[in-house]
Amino acid sequence: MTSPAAATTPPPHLSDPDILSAIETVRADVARLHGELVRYGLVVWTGGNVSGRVPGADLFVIKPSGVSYDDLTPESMILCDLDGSVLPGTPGSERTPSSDTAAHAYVYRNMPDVGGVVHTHSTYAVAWAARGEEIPCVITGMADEFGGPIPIGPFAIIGDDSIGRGIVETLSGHRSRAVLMQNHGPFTIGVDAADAVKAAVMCEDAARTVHIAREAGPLIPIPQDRVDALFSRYQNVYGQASDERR
Ligand SMILES: O=C(CO)[C@@H](O)[C@@H](O)COP(=O)(O)O
Repeated sequence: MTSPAAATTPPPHLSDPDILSAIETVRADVARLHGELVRYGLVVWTGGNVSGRVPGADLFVIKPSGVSYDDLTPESMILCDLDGSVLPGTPGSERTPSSDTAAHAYVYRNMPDVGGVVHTHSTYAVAWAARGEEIPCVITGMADEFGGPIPIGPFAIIGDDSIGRGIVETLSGHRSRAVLMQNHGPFTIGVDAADAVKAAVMCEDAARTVHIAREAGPLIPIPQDRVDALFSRYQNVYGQASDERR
């Protein structure tokens, strides 16, 4: 029989007003960012997901599995710990979290600087993944955003840590914020959920452009020192000093 005190005492972080405020902010951001996947044509039906780490807590927010993007609200997002377990009694916890929750959780546990994770089935990126072929860095936009090629990750079946392990093993120490999991599709990471969504948008743009270029003729590689210079400028000069990525 649970004592009344134990039944009503929330986990320590859920009694901290700063953490509660951070949770609400991440819920709103993650709910809104799923609309960006639709806006940029990265998903069909419900075939993609966004999550965001809660700053200052071992928690993250992710969408419910198989729910239309039209129906996603901050309250319908699901709050999980870094093992991927849903926090009971929190808004949205009555639903099942995304199929990829274990993968997102594995990334958050093993890549502490990552604040957001995105998975899509965007067409051109999945086509490269179906061939198990990395996207070569032959356009300056890729050098800017990814600092080189977009790598291929191992074939992994959904449902355990294998996808998350493949993402971490491929992206740890790699400039790219996107990985094409073989035969499946792109997973991207970022300093926050918005940054991971941007990486997913730019990954699909690169996949499409390089695919079309290669159909028309041989690709011209960019010299590595030029890739390095472009990446450094884009990461440290482009945009505004207040940008989150700086
Ligand atoms: O790729 C898969 C399933 O194989 C999932 O990522 C995709 O369908 C999205 O699933 P969720 O709606 O996030 O559970």
